[in-house]
Amino acid sequence: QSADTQEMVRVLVAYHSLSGHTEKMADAVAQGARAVPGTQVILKRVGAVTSDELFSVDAIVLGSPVYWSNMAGEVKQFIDDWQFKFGVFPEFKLKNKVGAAFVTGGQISSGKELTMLSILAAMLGNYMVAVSGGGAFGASATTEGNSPGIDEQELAGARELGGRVAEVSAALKRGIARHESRTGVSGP
Ligand SMILES: Cc1cc2nc3c(=O)[nH]c(=O)nc-3n(C[C@H](O)[C@H](O)[C@H](O)COP(=O)(O)O)c2cc1C
Repeated sequence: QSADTQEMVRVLVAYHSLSGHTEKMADAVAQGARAVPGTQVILKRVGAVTSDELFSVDAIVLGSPVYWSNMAGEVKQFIDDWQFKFGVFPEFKLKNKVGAAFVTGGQISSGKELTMLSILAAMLGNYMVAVSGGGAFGASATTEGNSPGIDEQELAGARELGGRVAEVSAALKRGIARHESRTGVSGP
């Protein structure tokens, strides 16, 4: 790896989407992250993420449609696969990666915040560093009823989340590198 590549911050934006709304938000999160200089983005459906990708990135931003006030089964499967397929435990292999969430839901008050918190809870359980942006718990959009589709304000929230994830990841990466060179101990 060149020095340049080592300096780059790598952000994985992984999502599930059946009718395209969450995918649109994922594109905007990726766009926001790419706008921060020195950031590389991997944008993928949850089922397509490889072990190399999961472990090489500095941040994981996870997006889901709200299904019955919680995340879609595909997203939960991906999180469970952190252990079943990728074996993160007992070493806590995702420790100190930045984590964030975004969601879309049909109705205004029908589980979006709960879903983001469920995703963040799984990240915290993996000793990841949870960040918000584009909203108190992450970026979200209402897609049905009198607010169909994704509007510009919702896309702006998604871009804001992507940007914040990239910036916090860069700061954390630099801080951890300094800590390791000072103490010889890996990670805090
Ligand atoms: C099985 C199922 C359950 C759903 N449950 C909720 C719900 O509890 N709350 C909500 O706001 N929307 C709910 N929705 C609506 C979706 O969250 C919404 O249409 C979402 O934007 C779809 O995302 P996608 O286009 O990325 O597939 C549900 C949809 C399905 C198919």
